[in-house]
Amino acid sequence: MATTEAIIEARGLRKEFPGRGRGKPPVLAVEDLTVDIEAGSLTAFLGPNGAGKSTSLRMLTTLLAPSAGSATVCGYDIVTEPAAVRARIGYIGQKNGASQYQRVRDELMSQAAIYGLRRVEARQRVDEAIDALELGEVAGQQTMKLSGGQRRRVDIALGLIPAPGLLFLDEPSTGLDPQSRANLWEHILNLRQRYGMTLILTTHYLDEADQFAERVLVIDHGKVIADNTARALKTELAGDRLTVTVEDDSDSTADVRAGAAAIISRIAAEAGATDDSGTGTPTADGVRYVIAVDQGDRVLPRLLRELDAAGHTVIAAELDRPTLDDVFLNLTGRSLREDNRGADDPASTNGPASTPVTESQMAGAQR
Ligand SMILES: Nc1ncnc2c1ncn2[C@@H]1O[C@H](COP(=O)(O)OP(=O)(O)OP(=O)(O)O)[C@@H](O)[C@H]1O
Repeated sequence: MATTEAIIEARGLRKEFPGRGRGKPPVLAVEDLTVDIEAGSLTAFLGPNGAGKSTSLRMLTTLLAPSAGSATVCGYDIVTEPAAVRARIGYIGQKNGASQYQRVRDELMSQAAIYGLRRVEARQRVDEAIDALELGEVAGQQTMKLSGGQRRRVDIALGLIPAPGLLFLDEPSTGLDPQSRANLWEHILNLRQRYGMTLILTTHYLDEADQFAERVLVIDHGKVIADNTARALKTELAGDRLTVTVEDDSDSTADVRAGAAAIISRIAAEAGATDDSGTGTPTADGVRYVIAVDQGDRVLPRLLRELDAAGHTVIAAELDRPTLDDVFLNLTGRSLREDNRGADDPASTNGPASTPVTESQMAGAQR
């Protein structure tokens, strides 16, 4: 998806890790990341565990040197100009690097010091971050005493201290309960509105990508297998599903079936359905037909009208909108839900706390 104002331009980024253990084959974590990301957008990298999402982010943030390919971030090359990239981005990783004992405000002030901010400016940024993430009530508490959701908000506040125009969040909500996730998302969206930031995040939660991201990159086995808005992905790769049950109210069941089937088949074909829409399945009180079409909300009323006009009684009608899981299923033959089963450790409802990576940490992490 080419854009005119790309803040990220990646071409053929690839990362291969040596096998873990003797005789183990190398792991191709990212095969080919080729993508342009528009300034000011909110993009989600969606994929199962091990798909290569974190590795992609870590290359773009200069934490990992790519095995091949190239990318510019904020106009700077990730390999030859990593310091210029780091100076313009924030990164909230999955691993915890924050002090558990520091109080929230002190932690944020330390972060400001790391970035070389003068005291007055530091205080101003810290106050703003506390305000943006609604951390006022816990600003005097030690990080270790906070809930998982609060801690994650502190992580994001830490990421805001250098006032980056581009913020990377690696699985910001993993492990949080649904309410904390919703609350965290409110804050993420608020940040975007407030600062006009570009946000790139990874998630394996389908609903999050669906609801909040403007653009979803579906990643599987190190490759981007789909890239569009959630709505377009669902329309193009899954389609709506209409289920209509027609009453079997005639002695001549075959006639009724044939008449209704013909109408349904014709409307389905006109609406662009390609499956075998004319085959009905007998139920206890009628015959059920299922068709997959685009814009099911528009097709359904017409279907009902025509069936009614032809003397058929419709007992039930349902419109099922596809989910991103249907998209993933259509693309891979697997369910993302199944792939992620057990991924969230219920024992760690606090989630993996993390902290933005400082320059020295980044330098140390480069491989
Ligand atoms: N340092 C490493 N050494 C060897 N293999 C690695 C390393 N880091 C990641 N991998 C492997 O690369 C693949 C991609 O991992 P990555 O962490 O990028 O996936 P992910 O999509 O972010 O998954 P998750 O949702 O679990 O974080 C996996 O097979 C993983 O085991």
